[in-house]
Amino acid sequence: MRKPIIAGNWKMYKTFDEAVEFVEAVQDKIPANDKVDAVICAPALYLPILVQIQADSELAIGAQNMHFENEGAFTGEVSPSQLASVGVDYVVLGHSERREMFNETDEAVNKKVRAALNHDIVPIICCGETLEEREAGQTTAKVSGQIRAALEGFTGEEVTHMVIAYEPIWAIGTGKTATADDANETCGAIRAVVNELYGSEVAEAVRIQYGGSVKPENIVELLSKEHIDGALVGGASLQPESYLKLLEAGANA
Ligand SMILES: O=C[C@H](O)COP(=O)(O)O
Repeated sequence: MRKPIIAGNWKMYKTFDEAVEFVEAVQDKIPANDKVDAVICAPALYLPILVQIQADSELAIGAQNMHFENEGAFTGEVSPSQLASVGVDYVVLGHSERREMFNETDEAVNKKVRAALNHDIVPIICCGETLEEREAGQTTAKVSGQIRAALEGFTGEEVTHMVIAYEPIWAIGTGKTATADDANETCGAIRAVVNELYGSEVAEAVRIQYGGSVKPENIVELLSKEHIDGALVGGASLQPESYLKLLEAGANA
């Protein structure tokens, strides 16, 4: 039984005061972390203060991106060692918005995964297909290729410390969710890739989230599926009430 992981990805939303208010509102209500891993991936600017505020709670704080180098002349970037130095536990890597709008390549994602593990930051590695790719029957080929590229050069033991997030691009922020069976099928295809590369023990251990218009109303069914071990949630992670409902579903899955 894999422990569910529910990660909120706030994207570029919330002012500083709103971010602090959110964490103060949820921090005493997070289910025990032997039941569910609760993560909020916040804008980089707020990470140090959010890490400090939630220090005594079960909530973990994550970043939404990072560079793969530890330091250098990379104006505007945040490095893995900088994230580690403020106590960040997770980082979202290869989100489709970064791949599409900021030219993030499979090669860069692979380097970022290595950098995250070097700093004991858990990478949440995103993959997913466009609507055109889905309609052309290329979903499995697309996500398998992204995952093979992201995992290149890692050992099975290292892979067990990673989280994979399957997010069909056409379901992100659109209100359209993949059916639970379709999402499960693709998460199963990702697990099959891990099985082929590393064997059944690693494939059974690695956690695979679904993301794309996940809400309190649909998360229970998604989490009931064999290969879905959690959710990467945008819009529904912005309000404390709805985020806490998602965590409750995770704790009871
Ligand atoms: O990282 C989160 C995903 O992009 C999903 O966003 P959404 O829940 O707003 O569809």
